[in-house]
Amino acid sequence: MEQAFQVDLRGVVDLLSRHLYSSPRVYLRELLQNAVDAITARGPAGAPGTVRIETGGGVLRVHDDGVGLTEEEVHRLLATIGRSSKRDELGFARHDFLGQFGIGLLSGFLVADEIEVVTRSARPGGGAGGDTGDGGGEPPAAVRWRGFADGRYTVEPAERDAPGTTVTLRPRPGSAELLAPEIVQGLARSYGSLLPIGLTVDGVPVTGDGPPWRAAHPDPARRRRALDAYCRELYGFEPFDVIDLEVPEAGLTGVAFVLPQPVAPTARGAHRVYLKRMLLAENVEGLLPEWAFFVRCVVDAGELRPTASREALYEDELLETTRDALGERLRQWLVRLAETDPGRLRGFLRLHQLGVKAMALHDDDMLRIVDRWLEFETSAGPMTLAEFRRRHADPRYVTSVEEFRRLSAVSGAQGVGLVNGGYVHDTEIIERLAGIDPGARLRRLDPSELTTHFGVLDPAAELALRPFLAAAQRAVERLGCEVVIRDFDPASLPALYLTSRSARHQAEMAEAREMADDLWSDVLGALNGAVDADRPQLVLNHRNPLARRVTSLTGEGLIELAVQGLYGQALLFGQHPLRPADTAALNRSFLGLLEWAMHGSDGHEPGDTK
Ligand SMILES: Nc1ncnc2c1ncn2[C@@H]1O[C@H](COP(=O)(O)OP(=O)(O)OP(=O)(O)O)[C@@H](O)[C@H]1O
Repeated sequence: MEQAFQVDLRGVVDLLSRHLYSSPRVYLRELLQNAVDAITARGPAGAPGTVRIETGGGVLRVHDDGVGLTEEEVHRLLATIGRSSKRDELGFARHDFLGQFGIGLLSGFLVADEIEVVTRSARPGGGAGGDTGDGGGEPPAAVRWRGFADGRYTVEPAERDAPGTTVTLRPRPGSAELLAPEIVQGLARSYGSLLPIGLTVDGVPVTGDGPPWRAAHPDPARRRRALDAYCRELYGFEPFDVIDLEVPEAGLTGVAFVLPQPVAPTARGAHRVYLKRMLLAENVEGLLPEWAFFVRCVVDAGELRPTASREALYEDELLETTRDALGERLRQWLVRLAETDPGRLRGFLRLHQLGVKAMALHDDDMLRIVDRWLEFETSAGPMTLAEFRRRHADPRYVTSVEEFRRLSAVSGAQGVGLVNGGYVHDTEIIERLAGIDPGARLRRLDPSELTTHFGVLDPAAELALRPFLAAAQRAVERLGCEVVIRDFDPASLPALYLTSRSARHQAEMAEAREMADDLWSDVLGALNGAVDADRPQLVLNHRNPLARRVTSLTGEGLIELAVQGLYGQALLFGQHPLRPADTAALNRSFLGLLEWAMHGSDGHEPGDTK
């Protein structure tokens, strides 16, 4: 035996209010939307197309001069949950309508226990599908439908002359304020101010000239001023620029306002979206590609679909193509700006460079813009990469800010141009450059190669320093580094600690081996053998007075203390991590020198020739 489902309306309403809609305020949106759809269904030949909302007397009434319903339709459409006249025979949402799910009217139960609909069909023959239009015969009689939150409904004859519908809500105790005049005014304005119909609340017009970006203006400057004012009113900022948006497949038009202040790239871009001129929501996500965080948009789309809650866009293929098209539009705007107004482009980049860099990771045009216009930190000061390549024959980059700080002065002084690739995206951008232009290749700096640019001492000086060098080497032997003496700028730097990349790798391996268990320790040990055994270097600068003074010491003990002091200083200056052995050496050096100063033979070292 076949049975029909029974529906407990209270359960459904509870579901809607708790899980579908974010707020009971949506009741007004749903009523407004039904009224607009009814006007659309009646067509332009019908009445003027007006919706009047009335508050007062403790009730809310929404009057429309739309298509209305016959008694049969009332039973079929109003009293059947999930049934909608706005779908075609195959169940697809009909293009012209805002509604489609057949549940919107139920949202009235979020604020009222009873919904009353008095309606008279505009179609003489009746039938929502029977497109007989107005005129030609008497319209069917008016009916009153009353639906109750407990699931009952009644239908009876009613008095009404003109075709159309009036929906009445009597707030349930506790919901009265949601139906108060000022709230209703605000909601109607927010949802409906761009609608292409005449909408009034208590006689006050809500709709005006439609979307501001489509309004006619005598010239572009005045249009821009009007849109700036619109942006201030909506978002409270003066836009850096206004970009017109259009995606015909999605029936989309609108504007993107470029933010005048930087925003975190992680901030979710939220946009004001209208569907068929009715507000979907003020903070719709997913309309633009993620990188486009530097704009706030207002758009109206005829073809994009809402989710059932009607507070977000339904993620489908059309939304995806729309997102791509909007991204492309923003990209073109930037490329054009670069071509026509470099000064403004620079201003834009100063604000939103993180977003632009993120774009450059995937987009060659953006990469070229970054190369040409965005300043990077370099050993010759802030400069674009293109400019930097012009000035330096074989420029290098490093991948961390610390490394840059450590090496830029030394490297720059040797004529080896260095770019800081340590900030977000910078290394990837630098490495991607060669992909679009082989001439734009930058090599990664291996710090150990810097010594090849340092000046060597003349053979006589070198020979004279041999005993010192041997003692100095003994002083840092246990710390695992090699001492060399070179002549380099900046002269203010007494000593430089340089680790080649392989030396750094080796140090990390050694540390890992100490921490690892036996098996791993063996594996790591075997790997380690495969790596070049070049050690970090402590390069003493012969141009520096302190270093020079130290190289002139002769006593083994004093040399040890002084060289370990220079070693510690070089580590600290280069912001290298200090191992316990390094800290110990530094302390020992201080203490030893102190001892020497207090108790050493009259402040002179035996054999000190100076
Ligand atoms: N003001 C109105 N004038 C004429 N018909 C209406 C009116 N309000 C509702 N209806 C009819 O009742 C049906 C159900 O309305 P309801 O709001 O529940 O769903 P819907 O608008 O079809 O879809 P959605 O759930 O997406 O809003 C509509 O399809 C429409 O045929």
